Amino acid sequence: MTLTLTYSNPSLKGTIQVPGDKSISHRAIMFGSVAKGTTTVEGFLLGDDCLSTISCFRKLGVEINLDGDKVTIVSGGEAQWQEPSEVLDTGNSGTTTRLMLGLLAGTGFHSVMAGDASIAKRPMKRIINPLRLMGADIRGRQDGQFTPLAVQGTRLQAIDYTLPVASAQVKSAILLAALKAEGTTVIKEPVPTRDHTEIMLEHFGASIKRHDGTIELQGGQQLAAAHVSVPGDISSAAFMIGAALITKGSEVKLANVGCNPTRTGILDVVKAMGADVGIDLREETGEMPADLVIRSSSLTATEIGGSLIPRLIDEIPLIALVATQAKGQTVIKDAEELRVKETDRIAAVVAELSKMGADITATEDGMIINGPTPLRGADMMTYGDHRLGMMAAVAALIADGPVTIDDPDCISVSFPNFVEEMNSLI
Ligand SMILES: O=C(O)C1=C[C@@H](OP(=O)(O)O)[C@@H](O)[C@H](O)C1
Ligand SMILES: C=C(OP(=O)(O)O)C(=O)O
Repeated sequence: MTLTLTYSNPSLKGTIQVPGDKSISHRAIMFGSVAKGTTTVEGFLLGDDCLSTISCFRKLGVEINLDGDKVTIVSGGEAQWQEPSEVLDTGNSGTTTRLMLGLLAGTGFHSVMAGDASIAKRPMKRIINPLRLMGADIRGRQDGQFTPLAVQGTRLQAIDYTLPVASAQVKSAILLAALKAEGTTVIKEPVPTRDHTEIMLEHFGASIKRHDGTIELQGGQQLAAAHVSVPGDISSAAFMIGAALITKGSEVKLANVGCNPTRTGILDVVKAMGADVGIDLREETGEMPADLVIRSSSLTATEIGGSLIPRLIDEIPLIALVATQAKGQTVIKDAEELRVKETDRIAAVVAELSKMGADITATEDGMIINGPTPLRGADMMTYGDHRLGMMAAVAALIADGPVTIDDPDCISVSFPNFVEEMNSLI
């Protein structure tokens, strides 16, 4: 079913509690399933991707109970997981598919993983290559490049590995496999990526060494069940930040948003563009939850590239939209990873914002946007990508004419009720 949004110059005012962080919610289920005992989670994201992770671990025999955004995981530990008799369905979730590979590689059983049509196109060799160096037995289409993937669990050896792509999913899959491997795994990360796995390893009692872009983890460590408090997702907050910035007379408070510095590229970028952003940290360590206050601002263009990219990779569709309202030329480069997300986000963002009248051009590794440009109503496609769906909904706030979104349901992958929450601020 399509959704048509029509607004006339709205101002956004009020407070939003954005849903739990998707990356941390996935990891809480995974770590709680590996650890022996009862893990409790609060603030869990009830988005489709994280529900896929729960369903996969239930198929391994882990008891997982949901009560609103609270989750209880009762596990006998990884050694008690059972061989799944069904395919593990990872839905639309790259994080579930890739991190679970690292966990399944070191079990004593066989398993098969598959997801939706988008997952079937996403590259898996980046995970399988290092896992094979550890001794993993994983097969898939095109020598393991694509799902469905069959994993025959086996004994693993530690590796010393330099990440060829700046990817937290690759790093995390290796770290999860390293827990079961013989020896000490060393990962070198040329560009820092989100470090939720490292933080959670320590939180569940593992000892991990981190220095100058190198991570060391000794195999054979047992995790202890823990309590995880999931902060709001800054990648979801980004759409509310963008909405407040580009509408006139807005002031929006976003409560308890995770501001781990490996994720706050969006704040750095909008501040560089002249945004009025207040950041009030609740905690100064770990995932660093903070309250944010965003006010409408007049924006100027900026350049985005290099080590900033992994710190805002999922926010680029929103940043492109915001840049259409900024004075001057915004250049986004070094973001070729966008081509292998839920869809080719460079092609999709450029095609969809162009329909609305934006001055935006695709480059091989990013895009160039000239602004400010008034946007007009259009029929927008999501390509089944939640971030494209939210970009279209935020664009509708300032469009001259109705915006129709072809598949609004895909937004529930990361932000169920996004449109309702945004409308509640008007
Ligand atoms: O580790 C994670 O939770 C994620 C890492 C990023 O992917 P890559 O590791 O492919 O960059 C990000 O785009 C994804 O939404 C979540
Ligand atoms: C790329 C994303 O997620 P995943 O890789 O888990 O599908 C995303 O949420 O934007």
